[in-house]
Amino acid sequence: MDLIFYHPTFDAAWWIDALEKALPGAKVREWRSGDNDPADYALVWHPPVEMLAGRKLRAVFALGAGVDSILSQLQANPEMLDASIPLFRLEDTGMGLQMQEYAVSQVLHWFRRFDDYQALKNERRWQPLAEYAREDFTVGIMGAGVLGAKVAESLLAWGFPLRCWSRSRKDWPGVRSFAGREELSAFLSQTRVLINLLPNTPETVGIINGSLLAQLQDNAYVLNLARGVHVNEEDLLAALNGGKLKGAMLDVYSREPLPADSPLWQHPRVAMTPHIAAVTRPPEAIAYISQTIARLQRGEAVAGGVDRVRGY
Ligand SMILES: NC(=O)C1=CN([C@@H]2O[C@H](COP(=O)(O)OP(=O)(O)OC[C@H]3O[C@@H](n4cnc5c(N)ncnc54)[C@H](O)[C@@H]3O)[C@@H](O)[C@H]2O)C=CC1
Ligand SMILES: O=C(O)C(=O)CO
Repeated sequence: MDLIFYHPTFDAAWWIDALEKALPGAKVREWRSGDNDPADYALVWHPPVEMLAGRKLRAVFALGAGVDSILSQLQANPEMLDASIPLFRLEDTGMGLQMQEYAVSQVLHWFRRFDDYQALKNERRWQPLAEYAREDFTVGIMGAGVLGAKVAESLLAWGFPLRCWSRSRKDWPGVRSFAGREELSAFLSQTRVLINLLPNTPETVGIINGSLLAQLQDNAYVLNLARGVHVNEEDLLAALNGGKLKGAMLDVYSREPLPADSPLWQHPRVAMTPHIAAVTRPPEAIAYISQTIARLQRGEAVAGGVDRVRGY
């Protein structure tokens, strides 16, 4: 069994060694331009079209959770991957815990008014502020998938009122579920902290715009953990400057790296990280990929592949 590996930044030698240990008998090689030798499986992140085009693979594994970049490449180059070849992505594999850490720490930061205390500190002012009440701090999670579920679970443990919005209704204890465009306004109307964990699809691009932000509770907060293209950054800044939004924390941006002249850098109520909310954890990713390959090799059905038409 032959595997080809391509990642623009990962240490290929380390991955090849770990994969060969996890899949005894497998031969893993780093794919380089011009390599047209046969392979059974491909493990990729931002792969060149040439790597996959025309190959008879048993499956492709994306080395991350989001498959938007590979699907957009596929749309432009349909010959890149035959529709019969299953595409898998990383489902949690350690990213859920990272998203929990990020979301819990930021929601608590806003809830305990550490942003306000930081601003007071900058002015050398000693001033206790009124506490916020949990019942006024409903957290709304857009995108109730693998990562949204983990984030909901962790915030529930901290006692925040929780709601989620997704395509289909969820039956999660303690979480009010809203489904479909027709329930989006109702979802937003009681949301004080909006957490985005949607996939990037044609239906979700630009979804966090002025009209959506206007429907949130006053003094709302936005935490974008998914993709930059979900947020209209001009509208976000307008909502911050107009007083509708009290703060935003962004991990992802419409252009990455964020250009030096973006007004987001300087905004006092925007906190930022450089797309690190949840990174691929190699041991967990390799365990998932090797177990899935072993099942495919045994001819077992494997659920959870990417639906290319749906886009995630
Ligand atoms: N910032 C970072 O470091 C990372 C960001 N991500 C992003 O997080 C996203 C979510 O990951 P998972 O939870 O694993 O995805 P998932 O596929 O398990 O969940 C997606 C959820 O979004 C909902 N959804 C999709 N389209 C919708 C629509 N049009 N309207 C309403 N709901 C819709 C689905 O119903 C589902 O509940 C990834 O696609 C990726 O872009 C993932 C990992 C790291
Ligand atoms: O896995 C993903 O989709 C990521 O964004 C990793 O940073």
